[in-house]
Amino acid sequence: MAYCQSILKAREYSDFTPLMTLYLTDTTSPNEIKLARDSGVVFVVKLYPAGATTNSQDGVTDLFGKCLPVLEEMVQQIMPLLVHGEVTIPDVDMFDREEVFIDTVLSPLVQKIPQLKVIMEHITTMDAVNFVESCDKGFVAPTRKKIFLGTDSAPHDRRKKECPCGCAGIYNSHVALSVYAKVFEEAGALEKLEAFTSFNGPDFYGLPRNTSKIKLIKTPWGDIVPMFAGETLEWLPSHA
Ligand SMILES: NC(=O)N[C@@H](CC(=O)O)C(=O)O
Repeated sequence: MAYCQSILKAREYSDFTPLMTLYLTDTTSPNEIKLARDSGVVFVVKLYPAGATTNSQDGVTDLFGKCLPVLEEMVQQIMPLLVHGEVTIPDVDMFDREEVFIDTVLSPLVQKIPQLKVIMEHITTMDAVNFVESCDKGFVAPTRKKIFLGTDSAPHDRRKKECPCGCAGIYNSHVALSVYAKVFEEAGALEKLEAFTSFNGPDFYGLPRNTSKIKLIKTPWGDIVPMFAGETLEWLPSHA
């Protein structure tokens, strides 16, 4: 709730509403889910397999062994589960980790608790697309409408990106819409961009669609270099 307040205080140019996320751990209790719902600010729960990505060290080690009562409570409280879909088994090649996660965790999950609303974040493989499309329950919306925009935007230090086990997210918020438009245009599917960007997400979550609008104009732009790009800074601002 404090984090939500600090976001609300910091937002300067927009009236967006932050939908807060609860970080699921092995020790999250069903009662915590109730408290989260009662807080009025927490809207979803995020599942990180422990160690899979940035700041996931406190994530879940055994979803079915440790979290089933919590997942059942989430159904009661109508709280969706956001999923970082990747196993952390060292022997599994990094390009197969999403597929193995689907087979060993996600598929059993939607069978065990079909009423749970699940969002598979930043899907990367055709296996994930096929899986999402094959789900009637959990992923409630009908085919095509259940795939929607999520940028996975994350500003990582260059040394954490360009290394043998680089952080995954890329810093893309400022160009995300332009890049999506380019990709949709190249696929001959520009008419689907608006639903992907603005309708499918809120419809899936059961939230009202935004009424404010953005217009995309086809004109070259973007020759921007942020100040001190590529250089090392000497002072690190942090919360006092
Ligand atoms: N693909 C990812 O692993 N994304 C990260 C964000 C990040 O890279 O920090 C996430 O939290 O989902």
